[in-house]
Amino acid sequence: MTTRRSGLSGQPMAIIALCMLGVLVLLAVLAPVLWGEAAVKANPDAIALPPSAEHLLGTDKLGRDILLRTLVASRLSLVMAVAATLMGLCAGLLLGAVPAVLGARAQRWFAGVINTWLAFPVLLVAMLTVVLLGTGATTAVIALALTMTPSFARLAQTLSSRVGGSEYLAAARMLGVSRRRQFTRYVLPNIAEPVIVNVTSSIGGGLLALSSLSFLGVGVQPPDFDWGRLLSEGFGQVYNSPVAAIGPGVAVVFAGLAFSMLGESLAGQLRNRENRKAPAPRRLGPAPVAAGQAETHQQGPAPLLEVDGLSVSFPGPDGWIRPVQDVSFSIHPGEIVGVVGESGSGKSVTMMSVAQLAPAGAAVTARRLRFDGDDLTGLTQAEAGKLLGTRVGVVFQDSLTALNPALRVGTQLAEVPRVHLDAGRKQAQAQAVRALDDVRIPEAGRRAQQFPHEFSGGMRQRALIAMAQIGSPSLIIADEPTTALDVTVQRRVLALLRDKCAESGAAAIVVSHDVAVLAELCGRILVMYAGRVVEDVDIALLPTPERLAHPYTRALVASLPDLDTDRGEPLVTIPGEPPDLSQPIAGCAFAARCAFATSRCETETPVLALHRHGGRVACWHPQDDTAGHEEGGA
Ligand SMILES: Nc1ncnc2c1ncn2[C@@H]1O[C@H](COP(=O)(O)OP(=O)(O)OP(=O)(O)O)[C@@H](O)[C@H]1O
Repeated sequence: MTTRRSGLSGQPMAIIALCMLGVLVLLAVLAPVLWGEAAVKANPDAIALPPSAEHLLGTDKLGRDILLRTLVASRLSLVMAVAATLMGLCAGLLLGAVPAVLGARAQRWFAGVINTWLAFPVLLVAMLTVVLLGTGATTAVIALALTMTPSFARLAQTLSSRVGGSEYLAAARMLGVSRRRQFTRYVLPNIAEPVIVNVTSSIGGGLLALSSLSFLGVGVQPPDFDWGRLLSEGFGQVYNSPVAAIGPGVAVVFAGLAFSMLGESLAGQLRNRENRKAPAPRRLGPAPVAAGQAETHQQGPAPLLEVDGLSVSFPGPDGWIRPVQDVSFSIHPGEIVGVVGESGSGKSVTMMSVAQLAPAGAAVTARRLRFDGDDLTGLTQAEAGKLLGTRVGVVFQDSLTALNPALRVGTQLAEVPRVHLDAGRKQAQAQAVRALDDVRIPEAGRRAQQFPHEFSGGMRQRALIAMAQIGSPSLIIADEPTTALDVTVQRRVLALLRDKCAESGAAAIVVSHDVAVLAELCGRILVMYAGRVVEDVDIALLPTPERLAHPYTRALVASLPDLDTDRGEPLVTIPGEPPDLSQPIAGCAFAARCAFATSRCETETPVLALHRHGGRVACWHPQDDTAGHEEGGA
């Protein structure tokens, strides 16, 4: 708000518009009080007089001063325009923005309503309203509101679809924030600015439309009068006193200009904002499901998280794109597991699907998905998300988009105790400050009152860890929690995550494309390639690459520079490109880039199987002990 005001104060057009609006508001407040009586009282001695020093715009057929009537009419004209715009805005927000928190089906349904409404010509809607409700000021306001509703709805729909797909709204859903709060605290504040710009310009347009309705005789009816009504009366005496129509005409143009100029100035402030669009959903056949049967679990303590045969598909132009296929793994209480792989290998989509935060449009299937004794298979994302509640905490990759820019950091953290622990406002706020203090944010009390943009990247990331921790989850999913940070801050954030897990006994899954990051943090890593887990291996084996089994894991580790790397030599890279996931892949997806591939690799997909190094490998030719694996493995 402050930024906008200081920005506007530097724009001459905005200053002029604000002055003009100030004059209009003063007139609307004072004119009816000062001249209300004179403007309506007939004066038989001054009928239809031309302009004079006493009556600057002359008088009407009943001897009333036209200038005074024009000034007094400013209240009704402005109130009607503002009322109609606000009614249209409220209806538009209900239709366009509320569905953002209701889910994909509601969004589609409401989009249909808006499209149909937009297809009706504005004039037809206005006339229909007048026919149904009769003429009058109220009818004119309702008619105008009805014509404004679909355009507000379309604007709100476009803007809120961005917020609907944001990580901070996903995080709020995850925390169980009610839909009403999601709407009022997450959607509305983030679409407010462009909506306000539109509302401002619409009031100007509304004034013109209402004046036209009154001018045509279907708006304000005598003895009431607005500028349109006065314009119509002025036209009646245009041959005797042409000035009679000029006063109200100038008033309409003056007010319309003031609102339009203000709207234009506000729009100028927002013009550089990024404008992304959500892709349109498509209809396809059923999503692909991983074949096979659920693995019965091995002996030992029960895992906290059990994932078997997880597949995620997205609708693409030529059918389903399958970025995650038949992924199986389990995590035990207190364990920290890393997930590594090249960009696009499906790490984030896999883990977000486990957290029930798969992107909109994703079809998620699994043979088994169990968390802490609860079976999530077959539940909808909303049902499973509810079941997980605060038991899973998520640290998102981009701390700037994962935090609501319109809310203070402390308020966002306080949502969890407020929603899940029924804590009062003060108690929740105190808990939020403690959580920030816990992740070593200095002056936590003061910082809790700040907005995300006032935090440094490292502090925001720590605030996200505090947010993921505040509900005491038994599993934390961290999606590239340190990618955007420099090496020193990165180390501190990772150490913090490790300490927090050790303190609380929580397990963690940490997604990264950097094996070195994971080596510092995890006990085990899952290596992903083209949407599949190709190796599940103890981190202790990383320093001895000859004990790693999958050629891809070896290549990944070999591509890591260390202190012994010859700086004169180019860094080792993995030749070739990952496959196109929108096309079916026959055999091993890594075969085209693998030096050990045989004809079998090109036709048969290797199965992830227990391996002699204590982990699991999906490869027909594991490199640590080829013969041993080929006999007993897959
Ligand atoms: N909403 C979506 N719609 C369609 N495809 C998607 C969507 N989200 C992700 N994908 C696709 O899924 C694949 C895997 O994406 P994912 O983000 O999981 O990769 P990643 O391994 O985490 O990569 P990075 O390290 O770059 O984050 C990518 O090819 C991506 O294009």
